Amino acid sequence: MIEFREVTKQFAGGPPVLSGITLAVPEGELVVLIGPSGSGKSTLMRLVNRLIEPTSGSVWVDGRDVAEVDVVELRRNIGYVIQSVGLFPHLTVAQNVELVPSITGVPAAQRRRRAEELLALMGLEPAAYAERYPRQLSGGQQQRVGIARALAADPAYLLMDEPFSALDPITREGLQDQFIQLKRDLGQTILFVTHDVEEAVRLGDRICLLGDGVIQQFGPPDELLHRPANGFAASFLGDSRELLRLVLRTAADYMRPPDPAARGQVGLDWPADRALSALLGDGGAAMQVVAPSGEVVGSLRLSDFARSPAELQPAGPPA
Ligand SMILES: Nc1ncnc2c1ncn2[C@@H]1O[C@H](COP(=O)(O)OP(=O)(O)OP(=O)(O)O)[C@@H](O)[C@H]1O
Repeated sequence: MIEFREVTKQFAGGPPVLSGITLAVPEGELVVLIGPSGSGKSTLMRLVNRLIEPTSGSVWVDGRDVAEVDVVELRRNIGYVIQSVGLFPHLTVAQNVELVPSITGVPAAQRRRRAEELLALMGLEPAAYAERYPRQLSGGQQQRVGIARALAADPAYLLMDEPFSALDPITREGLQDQFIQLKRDLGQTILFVTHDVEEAVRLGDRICLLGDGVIQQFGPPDELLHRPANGFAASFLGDSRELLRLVLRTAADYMRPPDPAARGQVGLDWPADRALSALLGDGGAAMQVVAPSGEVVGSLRLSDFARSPAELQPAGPPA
């Protein structure tokens, strides 16, 4: 668990950036920090691995006040991924991923095996990529290597500061999907900064909205979308709320019985926003909804997405 207790941060000469922040990131969950530019998201994150120190209050990781923990030991246990991955250009992909384990004395064969596992997990076939240099990779591939590198030390905690924001929308969405899967498999406790509400809703078990130095709202994505706590939350999420609700639902939530006239197919378990985009791409005609077994189980038309959220069951909070 990562815990902020009454944390205040003021940089010399400036007004407080954060005022009395109390927040817990539960074990194994991904909490997203969102908020306007300058609201202190990165500042709050950097307090965890002591890139900066709080003016008052304390930060606790794994039941220990980080101020009492040796910085090197602390950072070994906390992976850190930032927007510009900062791979070492003169090291190969595998050497980049193995860097920390090689410093901490993990035997060569063992760390190579782990690096290859992680590259494969991130969708980079080791045989094709391990010996390449960063300049021989696309931006999205470099970002994957950056994530593999952060995971190579098997940290229990991950801090991710806008890790996907430099990528084009398609690469970003692919990486988000892969990351959701990875998170299920590895079970790290993750604090994630983004300025993109859609990304927050897609990835977050809970979302913490920062503004004016305080927490404006903290809760599961569905709660932020359905019940903004105040005017700040309502206006920050703005007009996109209706559309964002789709991200939390699947084609199954909107489908009607099978329609023999339907062309094209969408998956039963597709996020509803993706099903809608497939439908629009197909000219808006009715499409079949297909279960993983291949059986046609329903159909979808554009008008199905216009159903009021009140007619749908709210998506549940995280278990
Ligand atoms: N080292 C520093 N010295 C002085 N001021 C700082 C420092 N780091 C951050 N700030 C100020 O603190 C405020 C919050 O910055 P921070 O980077 O945490 O915001 P953010 O919410 O992550 O913003 P963005 O979405 O634009 O990245 C800003 O006004 C910034 O100028």
